[in-house]
Amino acid sequence: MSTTTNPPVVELCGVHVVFKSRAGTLFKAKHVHAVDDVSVQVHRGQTVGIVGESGSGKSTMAKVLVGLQPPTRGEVRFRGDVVTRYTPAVRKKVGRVVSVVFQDPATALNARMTVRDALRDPLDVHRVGDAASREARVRDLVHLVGLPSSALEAMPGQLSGGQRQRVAIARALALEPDVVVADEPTSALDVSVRAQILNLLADLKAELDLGMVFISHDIQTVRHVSDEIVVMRAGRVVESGPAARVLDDPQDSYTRTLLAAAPALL
Ligand SMILES: Nc1ncnc2c1ncn2[C@@H]1O[C@H](COP(=O)(O)OP(=O)(O)OP(=O)(O)O)[C@@H](O)[C@H]1O
Repeated sequence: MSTTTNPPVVELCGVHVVFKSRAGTLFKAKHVHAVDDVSVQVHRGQTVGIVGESGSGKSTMAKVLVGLQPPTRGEVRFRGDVVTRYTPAVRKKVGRVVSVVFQDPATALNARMTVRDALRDPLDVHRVGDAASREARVRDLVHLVGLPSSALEAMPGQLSGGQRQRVAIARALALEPDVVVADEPTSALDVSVRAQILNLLADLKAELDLGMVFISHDIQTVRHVSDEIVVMRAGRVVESGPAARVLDDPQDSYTRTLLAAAPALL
């Protein structure tokens, strides 16, 4: 098992992301400071929970963590190397190290691809092994996420939301990343399957010694899976630290408000 003495797989150092405001609203500021001076480290074998209300910058931070969004200011390091150019080649390289699971598997998966093709696609793009080893890897992946081999022939539309999210998770694991960033991975699912997907992510993290970033607007969801918690508000980190400390002894009034407002446990 890795420890936090190893260098981080991905690290944000004083990252800012500023967008031009989206057109359409009167009296709005010209710019949105979506991420405002955020520093965070993600190691193998560790889950960082990022929690905050809608618009607090969580998804923008997720995009920075997976190399999809260049920072306006600050540094992003993957395995210690600072990323200075966000070219397609760099993104492809980063994609092998850090992968992402989005909120809605219905839009994350191509509706016209079978599960087999969806899982084989990243292996083809990255030219991993030969045809036989790719097929073997695809079979391993589908079992790893608790689906039967028969699911390989299915189209996404024939699966339940929970099964589709399992496929999206399997696809995220195809290239054996060091870190998986899960952006609200249970929010689009029926309440009845949310706990199953949370447990699956926790099991995979332990089995594969993955680093995980778990993003949610719901602090009660984050508490179940996180070793460290980062609380965000309006692009800023208001509080961070070991999950037990942040939850049992919150130092910031905003964290206390989130805890007080949180719905019942899953
Ligand atoms: N591409 C963009 N262009 C302009 N503004 C953007 C863009 N992406 C995000 N924003 C703005 O940046 C802020 C942070 O958005 P972000 O989606 O990161 O927050 P979030 O915490 O993930 O919220 P949600 O849970 O609603 O997705 C918001 O004010 C949003 O409107």
